[in-house]
Amino acid sequence: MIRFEHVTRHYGDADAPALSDISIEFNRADFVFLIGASGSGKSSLLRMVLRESLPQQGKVSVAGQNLSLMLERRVPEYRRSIGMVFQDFRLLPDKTVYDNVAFAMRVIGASRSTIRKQVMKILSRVKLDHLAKRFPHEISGGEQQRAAIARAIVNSPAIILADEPTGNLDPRASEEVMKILRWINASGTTVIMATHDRPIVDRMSRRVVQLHQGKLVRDEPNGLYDPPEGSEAWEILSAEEAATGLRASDPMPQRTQLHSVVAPAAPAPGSAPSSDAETAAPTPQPTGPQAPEPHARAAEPVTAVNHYRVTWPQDDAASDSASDSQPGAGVDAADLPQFDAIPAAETEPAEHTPAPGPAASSEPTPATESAEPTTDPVDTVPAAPKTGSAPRLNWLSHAEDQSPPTAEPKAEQQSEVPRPRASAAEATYAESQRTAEQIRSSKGGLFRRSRRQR
Ligand SMILES: Nc1ncnc2c1ncn2[C@@H]1O[C@H](COP(=O)(O)OP(=O)(O)OP(=O)(O)O)[C@@H](O)[C@H]1O
Repeated sequence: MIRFEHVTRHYGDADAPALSDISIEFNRADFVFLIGASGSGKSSLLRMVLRESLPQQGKVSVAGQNLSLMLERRVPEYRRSIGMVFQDFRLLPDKTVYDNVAFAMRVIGASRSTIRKQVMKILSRVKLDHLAKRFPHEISGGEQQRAAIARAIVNSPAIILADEPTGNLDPRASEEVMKILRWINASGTTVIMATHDRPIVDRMSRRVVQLHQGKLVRDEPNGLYDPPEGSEAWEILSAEEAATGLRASDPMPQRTQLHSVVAPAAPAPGSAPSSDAETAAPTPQPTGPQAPEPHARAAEPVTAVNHYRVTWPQDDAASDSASDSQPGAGVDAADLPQFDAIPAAETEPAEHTPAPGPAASSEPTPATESAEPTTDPVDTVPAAPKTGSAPRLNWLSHAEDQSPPTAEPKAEQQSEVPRPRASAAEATYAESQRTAEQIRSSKGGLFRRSRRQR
């Protein structure tokens, strides 16, 4: 679904590239931890998926669409299929929790009743419904991050990019956040999370991608934060942590299975058992009833590779179905967010006036085609059409970039039922639903089908 092919990116006149010859793939329903020292390129990689930054060499494609060739007017629609979560939450301070989440739906023109229903449903899922009328400064950091995640997921994105979402949280709040991200992932959403949080990575036992000075040095399914001892990636991490004064190596929790990162055909992410049980204790515990069976980490050395590329099945549909078995593992189905998006039948003629939630707010007007996305000047890439010196993308002030949409197959089918006199906002919403679904299905190109459908 997301493919990096020999991607290199320099910023300005820096000698060292932020990303250097990165080749990697992420599939539907992957849960990926991006780790590496500060400055290793984690955020740069996320920004490329978001198409906030473009490669100077190589190619980044999502659902078959080369992001460098994506038309600028398609970018907002594309970005609405991605939910962003940041370390510093980035909630709108003058809006209530409800309005922060509702905002993401208003900008795509959802109807008032749909917004109310969906926002309260999502707030309830993240256990914030009782705080819907509070402002960000009236709730805790953990609650703010849950509100930020609610905003990111309210339109059911195909991809969640989380940049150190637990960086400002205590372990308990972090655990709550991770629980929500697991729920989202269990619904089929790809989650890529940059983090320095060793206990969380170790507890989750998901795919771990390690960067070092812009290079990919490890890609390990069901990995721990620490690479296998003795591997080149382990040497790198140890040296980095020694240099920064952080611990070089803590006692590692044991686990049952080791996947070599240099295997020519790594298993699809869904094919490996996950020890990420929702039943795990609320705080990280390397041992205990939930811990995997003691098993020494395999002694085989793992080679650090820059050109390494995971050999996932070429057919995304096949890998999708393979990975479908994993996401729900250990998750109580009753607790899963029901990302049924907004049934088309419920979609009312879009509001062009602000929709008051529990607390009134001033609202932006729905996104329009004229509100082009912006690209950081530093990221202007010659090959990209129409990139320029526009101001830096601001997720909070730029309505066009604010929200990711999505659709479950059911919603997509419904949206194909002809309905008379669909408003522009409805059409925008339906289009963005299709985009998310196309990213999920990942075959036939990102916008090909939507063009035919129009
Ligand atoms: N806009 C920019 N302009 C110039 N250099 C940049 C820019 N953004 C990132 N860099 C540089 O690119 C390299 C990779 O930065 P990046 O933010 O991707 O690292 P990171 O792994 O996310 O770090 P951290 O863990 O501290 O967030 C660093 O050397 C950084 O200084």
